[in-house]
Amino acid sequence: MNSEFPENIIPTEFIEAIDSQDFTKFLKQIGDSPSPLLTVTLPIAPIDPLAALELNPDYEEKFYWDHPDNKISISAAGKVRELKATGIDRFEEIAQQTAGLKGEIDAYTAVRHSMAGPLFLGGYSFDNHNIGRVWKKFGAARFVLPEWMLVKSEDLHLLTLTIDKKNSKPHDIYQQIISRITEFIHLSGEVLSNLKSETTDSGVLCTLQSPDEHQAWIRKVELAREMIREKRFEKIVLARPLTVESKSSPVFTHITYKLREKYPECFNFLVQKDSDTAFVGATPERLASFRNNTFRTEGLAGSTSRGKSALEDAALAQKLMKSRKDRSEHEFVIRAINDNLKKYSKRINHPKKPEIKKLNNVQHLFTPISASIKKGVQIHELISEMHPTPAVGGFPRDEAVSHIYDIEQLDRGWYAAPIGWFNLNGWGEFAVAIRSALLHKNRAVLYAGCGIVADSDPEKEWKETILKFRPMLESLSG
Ligand SMILES: C=C(O[C@@H]1C=C(C(=O)O)C=C[C@H]1O)C(=O)O
Repeated sequence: MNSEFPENIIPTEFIEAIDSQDFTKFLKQIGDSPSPLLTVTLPIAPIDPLAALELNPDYEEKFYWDHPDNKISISAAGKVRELKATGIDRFEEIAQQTAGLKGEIDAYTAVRHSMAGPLFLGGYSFDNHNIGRVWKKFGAARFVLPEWMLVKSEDLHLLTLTIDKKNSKPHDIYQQIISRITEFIHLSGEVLSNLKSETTDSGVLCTLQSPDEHQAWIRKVELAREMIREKRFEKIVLARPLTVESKSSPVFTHITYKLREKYPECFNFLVQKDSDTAFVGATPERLASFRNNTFRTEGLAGSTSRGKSALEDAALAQKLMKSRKDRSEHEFVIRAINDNLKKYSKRINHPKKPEIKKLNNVQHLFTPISASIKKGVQIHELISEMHPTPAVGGFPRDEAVSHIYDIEQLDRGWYAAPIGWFNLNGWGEFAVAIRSALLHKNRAVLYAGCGIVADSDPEKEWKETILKFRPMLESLSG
């Protein structure tokens, strides 16, 4: 006898949405509209969006995003359209391409919710151009309108399907919608048959680092300090890569799962470009959240380790709070963000003193910032103004950033750059893609950096990068 508790075959959320008169009317009118694209958003039975991605392993393009503390997660796969741009105007170009697409999409949504409807998922590169070999596939700006997307926002679960009508007959489009919806109706029923997951152990990690890496870093930090003494700039952020190899290729979604479990206070992201290549990370740094003219960002700069006891941890936090060097590193970020937002907002709100943000591996000085933005502004405009903040670039921005490559000799690609999603209204959310790695088959390039000011100690900064590599190293190793 089957001892399992019986469940409804079709979740009630679906039945109501599919049976509604509005949806029937929308389907009947498919043939009347000249728009080449169609999106349908329906509520679905609860399923972890990351699990849904794992139940659909065959897609080349995949995207995952979450902020468990903010109770939001998004998974998506497939590509119906992509937006690409390069150069200094790439933010504006992406906004323009989106405006162009807006008129090409017929969107149906069964629920009124800010996360309902199509989203574009992707990111920008750190530099204006991104032509480096390893990062070439990602481009200088690239966003995908996926075939399907699951959004979990608090207790609401939404499915958005996008269909390219491609001159198909209305009946064929209708069939396509119904068969895709049916696939997702059965998705949560498939979860149980995956009780025993395949092993995620991709073998012991081996580090490919040249023996003079440490010395080279010390020299680079000393050079940066010299330039600061010469008053070329006041702060610069230097990063370094760490390449590791495992025996076999890891499953990208398993890495994301491990990051999410350990760093729920972070934005966990996965941008899989093809079955061999992905960019993953767990970043604590919000660049921009924008909805209804309300803008949220933050200053995150100034770091120390976590303690081995509660008392040591508190002492480290106090020392960080009192550190003149760390407070000045932080202050540059707050000053620049205030300056950058001035033309968009009359009121920029933030506490006078930073707080402490504690992560599993490090603690940071942190200042939450909010602003109400004047009408007609889109998220791309705001992030083009903000990126790179002195948390990942330097201060003054242009003077510092123009020296980063000369000193680092590193193709940053999408590291430390805006990553996230946006909708057709120009609302969205972007994080700064730090604590991240570019994965290709069994090789991973990890990135970590730190802010250098006049009195930075090169040895301490080296140790800070080691702490910052930890989330990615741990999630990659077995
Ligand atoms: C550049 C990184 O982190 C940034 C630099 C920090 C610092 O210098 O204290 C702190 C947080 C981030 O803004 C990184 O993690 O790679």
